[in-house]
Amino acid sequence: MTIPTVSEQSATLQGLRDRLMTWLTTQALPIWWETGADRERGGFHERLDLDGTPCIEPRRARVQARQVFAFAVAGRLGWTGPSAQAVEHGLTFFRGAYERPDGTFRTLVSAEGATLDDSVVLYDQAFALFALAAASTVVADPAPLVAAASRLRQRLEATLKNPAGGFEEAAPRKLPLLANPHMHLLEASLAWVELGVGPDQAAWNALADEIAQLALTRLIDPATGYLREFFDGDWAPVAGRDGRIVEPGHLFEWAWLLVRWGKLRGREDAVAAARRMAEASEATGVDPARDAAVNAILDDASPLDPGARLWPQTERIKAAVALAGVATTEAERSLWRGRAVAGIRTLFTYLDVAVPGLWRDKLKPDGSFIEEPAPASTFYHIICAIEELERAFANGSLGPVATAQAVA
Ligand SMILES: O=P(O)(O)OC[C@H]1O[C@@H](O)[C@@H](O)[C@@H](O)[C@@H]1O
Repeated sequence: MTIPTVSEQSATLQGLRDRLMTWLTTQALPIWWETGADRERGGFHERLDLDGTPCIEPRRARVQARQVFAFAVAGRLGWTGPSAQAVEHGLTFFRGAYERPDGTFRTLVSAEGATLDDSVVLYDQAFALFALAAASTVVADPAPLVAAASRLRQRLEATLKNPAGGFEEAAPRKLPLLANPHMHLLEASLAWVELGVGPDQAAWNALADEIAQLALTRLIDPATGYLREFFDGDWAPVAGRDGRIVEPGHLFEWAWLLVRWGKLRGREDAVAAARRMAEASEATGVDPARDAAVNAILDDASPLDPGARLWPQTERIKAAVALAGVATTEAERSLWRGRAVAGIRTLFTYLDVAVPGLWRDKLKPDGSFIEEPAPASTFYHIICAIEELERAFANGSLGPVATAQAVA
């Protein structure tokens, strides 16, 4: 096998980026707006059947929030369709159907917007904060969104704060504590920090710092570099198999976030932890036969769930792009660039469906896909990976190392 030169590898990546952008702007965004948005009832459909027909079914808060984010990004990426209208459309349904009197967001409503599950799930609050940040860059008057996010964060801090760091799942306490919602809370806090608007900047910065510290000191296993999923009330991994579960997609997703946070704070230790985590995921969480990041392994790298959902593939791309950007040698950058290429090629296999713009979500161990409707929840992952690629091309962080340093 010949090793590609830097310019060949960059050209390959650029070609894949262009294909992704074309797919996004001419196929995905049009169908997820024209058919994926529910003009009759408001909001967005949970899933589109692979023939393009919407599924009328209960709707999760996280999906509405994610679609608001996706259409806000669409505008930033230069989609000429009605991105601002789509954001308003989603936000109206999201706030109208899910926002509770105390400023938190309920978890599930019917297609018509009637409450089906009024409970407050930490994961959904993270996505509410995230959607409010994204929408505030689009709407004419962001002040009410800034205020809603501030109120929600304060409510979480007042009711769910864990003295050992991070948040409880519920009050009264419900164990185990989960790493996953904290990952999305870090993502949401970073979104507010990067926006730099509103009177709460100190609070958003503090929240991002607290969660990054929690990850570095408690969630990551110092022996392996893996990040675990399930914890007791003091952030020790739960006993038994659940305490040993590792999700390769989450390793990549945390790595991407820790690079962002580490760059912001000048914390080389966070970047090093991210690199180690993503390396571990590449080495033990990617099935070489399918070149796909699998759903779950155990902390001795043995397989647990060898299926491969779509989203771990986008997280692999995001981690690779982020780590290429902080590489200090050409060899290291080239390694991560190559992994980004591999991740995008695998992603395209999920996008290869009869109705362009839709996707398959679950790759089976035998290399075939489960035939099922395309979940809207996945769009946020894909568009986020595309935006990360776009940013990296724009700031030169995927180019030759020397050039990138000269630019910095
Ligand atoms: O399972 P859906 O709703 O498609 O979400 C996809 C996935 O998103 C990721 O960011 C993680 O939070 C996963 O735990 C989650 O499963």
